[in-house]
Amino acid sequence: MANYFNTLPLREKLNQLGVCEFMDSAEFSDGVEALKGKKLVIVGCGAQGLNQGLNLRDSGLDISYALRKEAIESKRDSWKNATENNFRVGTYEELIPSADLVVNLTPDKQHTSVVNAVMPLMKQGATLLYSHGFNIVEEGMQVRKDITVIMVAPKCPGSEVRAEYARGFGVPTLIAVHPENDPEGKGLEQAKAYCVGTGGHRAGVLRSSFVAEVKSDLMGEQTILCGLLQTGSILSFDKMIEKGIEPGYASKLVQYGVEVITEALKQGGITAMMDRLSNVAKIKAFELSEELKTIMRPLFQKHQDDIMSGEFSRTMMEDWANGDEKLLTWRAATGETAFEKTPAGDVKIGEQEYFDNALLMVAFIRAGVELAFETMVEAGIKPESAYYESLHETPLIANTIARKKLFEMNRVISDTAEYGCYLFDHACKPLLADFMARIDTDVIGRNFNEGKDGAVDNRALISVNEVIRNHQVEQVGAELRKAMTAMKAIKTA
Ligand SMILES: NC(=O)C1=CN([C@@H]2O[C@H](COP(=O)(O)OP(=O)(O)OC[C@H]3O[C@@H](n4cnc5c(N)ncnc54)[C@H](OP(=O)(O)O)[C@@H]3O)[C@@H](O)[C@H]2O)C=CC1
Ligand SMILES: CC[C@](O)(C(C)=O)C(=O)O
Ligand SMILES: [Mg+2]
Ligand SMILES: [Mg+2]
Repeated sequence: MANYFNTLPLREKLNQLGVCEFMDSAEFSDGVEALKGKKLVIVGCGAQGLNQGLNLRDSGLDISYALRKEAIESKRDSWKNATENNFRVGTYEELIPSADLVVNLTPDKQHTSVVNAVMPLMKQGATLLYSHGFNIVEEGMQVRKDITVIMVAPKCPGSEVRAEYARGFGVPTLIAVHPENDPEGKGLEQAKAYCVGTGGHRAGVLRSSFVAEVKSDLMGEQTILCGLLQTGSILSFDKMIEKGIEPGYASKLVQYGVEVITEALKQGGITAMMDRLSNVAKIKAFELSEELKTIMRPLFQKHQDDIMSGEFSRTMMEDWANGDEKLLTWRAATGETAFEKTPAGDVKIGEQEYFDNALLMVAFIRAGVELAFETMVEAGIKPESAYYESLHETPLIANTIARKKLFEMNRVISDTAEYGCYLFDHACKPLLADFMARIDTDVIGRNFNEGKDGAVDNRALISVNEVIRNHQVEQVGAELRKAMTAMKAIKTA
């Protein structure tokens, strides 16, 4: 199998990368009709599998789980997830032949073997669904020509797919039909219905392509969503400890700070997040984030270049072949960091204090969101897709950190995202060494406003506000958020 994207002529590469159409809510007026009464069989019951299945069942669809024989026999977590939630569970042989829609929600590195195992069992004219296009785009999986291949990719961790649905909202979702596999022309209607079943249509749906989803998803997860949240959290915590801030306070400020700060981002973009700061603090956070953008831009560009060329997937697949050696080493190291091992203290931190005492984290988040967005758009990814993949998803990942720190984030995200996150983190920390050497507790750990009279130069403030508000991520975000009328505020720590 060859990298599908790399086999395409340039014209077709650009064509597929540019597929991005915001779908009007009227396009979902048929609800789940196209899948009503059909048998949906989900392969795998992990982060996405369980949570998508719960939403789909609550939306009135017929869901069961096909698991590996050994998972059933040894009652593994996947079996427990499914049976404790009263789903029907069976082997591939028992469930796949009668499935109208087979949903592949196993880890990306297993996709080739899973698809090769289920494909011969699938009935003529059935549909195969993915939530990430890696197998099709980066590995060039060839699917039987009578099978329809679609993608419904929630831009969010599985846990939040469920949590947002339970709040009466949903998560932005990319849907696509693989151009090589739509023999009956039914792919789009089925993808739309599935998306309604997961609640995605309430938050915003882009009609995308497998290619556009993969090249944007990998970039978001490696940089702002996971990589930079990991790097920024660890560096912020370590700096506070180095400077004598009480460890329990430092731990809590970072663990819950990412959630509180990014909640403002989700509701009103970078503007709302920066507006939570006093004028004097906003100017300082702006200066820090500009400096961070200059330092980190080449790294963001390298990640995007390697994703586009296939170099990233080639090297990650080498690690798969090597028993996940790098992934497992990095995973173990994250479990041992001082941040991970220091419990959040029993101290009260007021909502505003998370902003005033953590300017550095605000700066990391502005820099990371804008850089990820800018780099994706420069590479040909459409702004709407880049917005979902940078700004909107950051708070949803932050929710996982608030639950149980970075270990939880890395547990909940896909193995593919986890690998990219560590790759970024290991390259980014050395780049930021000089910058961090100049950082003190006025911007992380203590209230930046303390001892200042709040005076600012009006012209400086006006120009900072203009730069923030006129960024393309703000303009696109303001439009996309108009469709998010059902968005609910999250009660933060
Ligand atoms: N994690 C996330 O939040 C997101 C994931 N995605 C995509 O969703 C898909 C699923 O990812 P995710 O939910 O993280 O996966 P998980 O790692 O959570 O899923 C593991 C599930 O797959 C099963 N599984 C593992 N290995 C195999 C195998 N060789 N054969 C059959 N089943 C296997 C496991 O069952 P058992 O080992 O017990 O047999 C378990 O049920 C991926 O394509 C990912 O990119 C998209 C958006 C976000
Ligand atoms: C951010 C990582 C992700 O792409 C996701 C949760 O959307 C993943 O692969 O887990
Ligand atoms: Mg994603
Ligand atoms: Mg991903």
